[in-house]
Amino acid sequence: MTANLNINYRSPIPLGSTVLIESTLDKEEGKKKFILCSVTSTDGSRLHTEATALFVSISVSHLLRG
Ligand SMILES: CCCCCCCCCC(=O)SCCNC(=O)CCNC(=O)[C@H](O)C(C)(C)COP(=O)(O)OP(=O)(O)OC[C@H]1O[C@@H](n2cnc3c(N)ncnc32)[C@H](O)[C@@H]1OP(=O)(O)O
Repeated sequence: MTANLNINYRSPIPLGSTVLIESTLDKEEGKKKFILCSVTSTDGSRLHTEATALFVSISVSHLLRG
């Protein structure tokens, strides 16, 4: 489950562009997974977006609680 999501928009992405999205697991602490993500031009020369996210593992009962 997404607990936190931060997105920095560094340069616009023209409509119709093909982009490269890279996502990596930065670190894991128990139920918490810290993720890094970037969106660049396909040759990697232009950074469009950087993001960090924290995902927390949950049980099905957490979802059912609402
Ligand atoms: C370009 C890419 C675009 C991608 C778009 C993606 C869109 C995604 C849209 C969604 O994901 S929709 C889902 C949105 N998320 C929710 O609705 C989650 C609502 N929140 C919850 O359900 C709970 O708060 C959550 C499951 C996240 C945590 O509750 P828990 O009761 O399971 O955990 P708890 O509160 O005990 O926290 C567990 C650990 O996480 C930590 N934690 C929880 N929320 C945190 C937070 N926000 N920031 C930092 N740490 C956080 C907390 O401090 C703790 O750390 P420690 O274990 O070290 O003590």
